[in-house]
Amino acid sequence: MLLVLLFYICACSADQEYDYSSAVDSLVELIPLQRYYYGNLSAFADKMEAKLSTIRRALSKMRPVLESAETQQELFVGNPLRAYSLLRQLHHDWPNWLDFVEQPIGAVEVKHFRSLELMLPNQTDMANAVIGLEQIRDMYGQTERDLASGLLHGQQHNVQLSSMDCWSLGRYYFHRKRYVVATVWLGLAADRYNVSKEDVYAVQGFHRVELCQLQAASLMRQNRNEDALTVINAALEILPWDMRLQSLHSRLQNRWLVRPRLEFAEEPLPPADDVQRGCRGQYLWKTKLNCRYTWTPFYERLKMEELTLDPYIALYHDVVSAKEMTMLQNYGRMNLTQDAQRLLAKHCPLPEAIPLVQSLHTRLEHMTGLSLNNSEGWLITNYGIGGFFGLHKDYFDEIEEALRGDNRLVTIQIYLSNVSQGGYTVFPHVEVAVKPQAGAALVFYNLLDSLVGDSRTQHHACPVIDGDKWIATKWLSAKEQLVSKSWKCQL
Ligand SMILES: O=C(O)CCC(=O)C(=O)O
Ligand SMILES: [Fe+2]
Repeated sequence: MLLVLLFYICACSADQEYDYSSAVDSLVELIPLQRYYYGNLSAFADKMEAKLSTIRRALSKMRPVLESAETQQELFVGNPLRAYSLLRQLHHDWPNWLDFVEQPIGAVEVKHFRSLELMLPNQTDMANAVIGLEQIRDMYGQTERDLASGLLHGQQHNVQLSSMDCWSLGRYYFHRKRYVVATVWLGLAADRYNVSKEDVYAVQGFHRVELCQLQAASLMRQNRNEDALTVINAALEILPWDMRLQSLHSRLQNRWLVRPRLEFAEEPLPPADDVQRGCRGQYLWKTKLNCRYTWTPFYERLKMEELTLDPYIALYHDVVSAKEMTMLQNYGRMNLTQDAQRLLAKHCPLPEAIPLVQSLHTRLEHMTGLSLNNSEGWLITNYGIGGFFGLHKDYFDEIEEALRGDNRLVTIQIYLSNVSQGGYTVFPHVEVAVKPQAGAALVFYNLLDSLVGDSRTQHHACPVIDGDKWIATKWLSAKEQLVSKSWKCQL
């Protein structure tokens, strides 16, 4: 098992930059790493246990002999057999035991741990994960306490952040001088602190005294000296002799004399803006629009939902089959790279020559009545923790259009997966929110009749709360439609 994993790991080049947080597809790679970490640590523990059990068995044999020797010393060594055995043990066994205890335990496991260090998530992964959590917190109006207790946008998830997770978030914000949020996370770390786990915490460099010190420091930076003193007093009750706490206590008392307490009140959450309302599913239902079936040569029956008529936004259901979605995702899996525009997403272009793409083109041309020729290639995207795409337009403004000699008349965005929670595509100016539905194609017109960009089509991809969001996107050429006029009935 270990060999297989080592092979898998060595197959990746040593200087490769790992980037896990920005796509669920990359986060999956952490699971074999965690499995290896577990296996290696337990192999180490087995060896330690085996060594311990050898020592304990030897000790249990030695103890009764030593006890009888202690009580009747002359009588004991007066017996030649006992005397011989005693001589032998001290002459021969002692140095052998010394060798045995000096032998390092689990040298192989230690080597394995080291060999994987290059593959571990780095600071950027941690920072991106924090950005993802912040996106979820702000977009869905959560508090840090909600996140810590697994309550995400009204849904209780079967997961909690541990004291160490909260401590790590608290330290992250403290070092970035964001003391208000640091204080909240450190407070949560203190609430979740479990004394019975202190030995494990210590391995991770997590100590109660340091937690209290950081909590106090973070409060002091906000001039909340009285609260800092309360934290330190509580800590001193548990650890009265700790010098660091004592010195902080006296510093705080002096500081308290010179700086009066500022009133502190937690800021209420700001009211939701238009994007946030969309992501939270709070737009009003549009009563005049409907869902209808259309017929095309390719589909017997195609379910089409109009989302707004002006600008025109429609959702076609079941355009791509489950098998095709898997094929497209698998292609993406092998080729995803970091997305320059989206921090928490990876993407890759899809070659037009693939038969599946050709068949998709015919289908979409029948479906939309538009030509897919001469348009930009397909792009497959996979989002990561809290993966989102800020408010943007798909069309080019005047200067960009002049440079490119074309514009993007229509966007076709196919959802290649369902998303358990979050990840809507929202158009805040026209209050349209689209929940990702595997196989459905979102089609919207980016340009006005004058062929100028329609700013009402600006859209935002909401942070994914839970699940794996995959999409395939294509932008159709405006020039091509004018030339081919394919949407006109050719009578
Ligand atoms: O992920 C989404 O829902 C929207 C993506 C998008 O707007 C884009 O790729 O241009
Ligand atoms: Fe877009």
